[in-house]
Amino acid sequence: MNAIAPSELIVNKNGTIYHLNLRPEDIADNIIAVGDPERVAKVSCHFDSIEREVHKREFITHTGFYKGKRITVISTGMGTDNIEIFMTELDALANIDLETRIPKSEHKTLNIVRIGTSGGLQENVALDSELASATGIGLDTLMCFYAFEANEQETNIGSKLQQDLGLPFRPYVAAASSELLEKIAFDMYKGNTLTCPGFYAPQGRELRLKTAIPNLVSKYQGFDYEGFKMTNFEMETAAYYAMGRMLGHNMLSLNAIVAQRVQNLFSTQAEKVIDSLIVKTLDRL
Ligand SMILES: O=P(O)(O)O[C@H]1O[C@H](CO)[C@@H](O)[C@H]1O
Ligand SMILES: O=c1cc[nH]c(=O)[nH]1
Repeated sequence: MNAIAPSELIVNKNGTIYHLNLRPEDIADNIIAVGDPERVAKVSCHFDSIEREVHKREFITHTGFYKGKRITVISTGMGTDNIEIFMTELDALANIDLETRIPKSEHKTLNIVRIGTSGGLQENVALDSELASATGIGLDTLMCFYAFEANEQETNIGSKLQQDLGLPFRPYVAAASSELLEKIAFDMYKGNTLTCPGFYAPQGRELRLKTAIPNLVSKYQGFDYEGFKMTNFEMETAAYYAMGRMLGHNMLSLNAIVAQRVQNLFSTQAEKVIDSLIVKTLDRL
């Protein structure tokens, strides 16, 4: 196998990977991903010890031990474009020899759990509740650029959503790791999470600008493909699930429901719900 060119696999002078600024030994096999850089310390404050702290752009990493388990927490910032970089570079740290620039013969599977905030779309997705994404539906175009393979049900869901919204591309659909769902989210509500390419118009919010698709939130709420409905929306889950499937990692996205789009409410205690998800994940991972 040929070595991957320096323009494709970019290794910094100190041996770290380009954006994450990490060496292979800096990451654990169990990873918690958070959007907000300030949320990293809210996870690592529970660690018994921290062995490594690294910072570049929005990617802040703390690796340490929690009750004898080695865990890494990394912030990603917002949006699926960041998740593409995050997943690709994390996988490179685990599965490519950065010195020879050749993929390793043995594949390492990482467990990656996102803990983030989200908006509830249905009456039964209560404000300040915890929701585990069984499925992610991507309204962004990231998978138009990958040879992503979907099964028949996933393709049909994407096609129906494309039709309902009148989009020029087919949304993609991918599932969580059933192993992580059972291990970490066994007592949480399971939902289908819509990943939007923005917080305002793609989530039907109008401040001064009007949205191009009328009644967008109602369209999301009323979407039904043979009983498959959408429960909540945010900005990263589908990209995690699709990248995880292609790269061979176990993925789970956990959501604190901080906005409710049936009652039009926004949470005043988001941090409490996030902290509950953090402690459950640390104990169960
Ligand atoms: O709380 P985080 O993890 O950032 O997740 C959600 O919050 C951000 C928008 O406010 C988006 O990133 C969305 O996915
Ligand atoms: O409504 C919401 C709340 C959190 N994050 C989102 O992306 N949307």
